[in-house]
Amino acid sequence: MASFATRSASQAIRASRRVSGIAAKAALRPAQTASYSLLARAAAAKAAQTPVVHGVRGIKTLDFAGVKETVYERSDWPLAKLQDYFKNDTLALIGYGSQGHGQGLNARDNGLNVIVGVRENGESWRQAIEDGWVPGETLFPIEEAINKGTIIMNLLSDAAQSQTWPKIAPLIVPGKTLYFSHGFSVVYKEDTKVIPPKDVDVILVAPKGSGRTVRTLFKEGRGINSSIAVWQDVTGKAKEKAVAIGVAVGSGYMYETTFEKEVYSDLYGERGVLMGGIQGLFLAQYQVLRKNGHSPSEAFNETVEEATQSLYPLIGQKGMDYMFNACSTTARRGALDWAPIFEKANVPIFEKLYESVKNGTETRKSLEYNSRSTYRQDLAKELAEIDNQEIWRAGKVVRSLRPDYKSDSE
Ligand SMILES: NC(=O)C1=CN([C@@H]2O[C@H](COP(=O)(O)OP(=O)(O)OC[C@H]3O[C@@H](n4cnc5c(N)ncnc54)[C@H](OP(=O)(O)O)[C@@H]3O)[C@@H](O)[C@H]2O)C=CC1
Ligand SMILES: CC[C@](O)(C(C)=O)C(=O)O
Ligand SMILES: [Mg+2]
Ligand SMILES: [Mg+2]
Repeated sequence: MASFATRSASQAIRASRRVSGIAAKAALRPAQTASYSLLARAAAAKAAQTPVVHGVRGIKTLDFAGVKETVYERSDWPLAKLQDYFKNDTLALIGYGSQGHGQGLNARDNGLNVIVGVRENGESWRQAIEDGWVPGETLFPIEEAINKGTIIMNLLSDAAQSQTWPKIAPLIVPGKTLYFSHGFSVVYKEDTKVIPPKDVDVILVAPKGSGRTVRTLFKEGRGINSSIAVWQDVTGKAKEKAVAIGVAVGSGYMYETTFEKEVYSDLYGERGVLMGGIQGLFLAQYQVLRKNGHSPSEAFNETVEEATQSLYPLIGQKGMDYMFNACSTTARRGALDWAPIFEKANVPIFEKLYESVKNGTETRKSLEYNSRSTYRQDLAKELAEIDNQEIWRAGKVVRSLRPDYKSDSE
């Protein structure tokens, strides 16, 4: 079966041929109506922005809006090849949070030799047993799992990676590979003190999504997008290994990055549009609606429900212009006028945020906060405060009115 990128690339090539035909015809017939040539110009401009495949199967260089990047796909790693590649390896997943769960179960379902290492009798230990990991067989205390593993996948919380490093470091001996899903620990080494031994490969696969989605997409036969990076290549095979593990844990395609770029973009994105920014923007819009006398139901529908249930999925499917085109001309006119105003107002905030990530302020806050013994309860308390905001209380009622709502789904 043709892979997603191959299919979309050939569609892009077909579209670009179709468009060149339209553009050529338009050039030959200057007397055509203005609207026809406008259409042709728009189509030609769109084709110029569409990715085109160069290179051979296995490694693909795609043109992302004018910048060429190499990508790696799952379709180049059939299961038999993957299993053969790792036949002498034991993947030791250290930590069983959201990523440990998703990556571990996917690699196990892919037929690889996977074990889990977590604190004995903690919350993760309990969760791992629930997911079918067996104490003494596939579930071990952290140090024991590291000793048994060849690929040590450090999926403890970022703060815990730093706290546990003095105990873990001596166990990362030659022949093992050290793996992360974030650049955090090694990039901010002045703060975390995580300095990998010089004689092992150090690699990264960072799924661009929650560990829960890493699992659900895999089960649906789809795949999460991930980035890969190499910090240290002792064997000359580090990148290949990163790609193979990326496939093993459920990635659909992977793009290349560095540890620095991964951690900067990740900390920035989650504080920005992915989480912090969107909560702030939703809340701001909701508050002004409420101040102007709109009901909670109306304010929530106009802010969150319509966004998540109707418009954002359209952006996900076919891009922003597709979503705009699916809305009224009235909406299109207004949104086109206001988008640059929001952009201008937000750029300084994003500049400030990027700087706060780059200079380590965000890292130090995170380490300080998440190293406290009460970090779980403290986070839970703040999240309960969000849950208790009027907007999200109204949201519960709105969701309960969805025809497909099931009472146990909240
Ligand atoms: N969450 C996500 O979807 C994503 C996460 N990542 C990265 O993946 C890595 C793992 O993140 P995530 O899965 O969210 O895990 P969490 O941040 O939720 O960490 C959970 C794990 O850390 C363990 N842990 C916490 N404190 C300690 C400690 N002091 N000693 C020993 N173990 C401890 C917990 O064990 P216990 O239950 O025993 O406390 C648990 O197994 C991080 O580097 C993160 O940045 C990357 C992409 C997305
Ligand atoms: C957006 C949050 C995230 O970076 C992620 C799911 O990718 C995280 O750290 O959990
Ligand atoms: Mg993150
Ligand atoms: Mg992320």
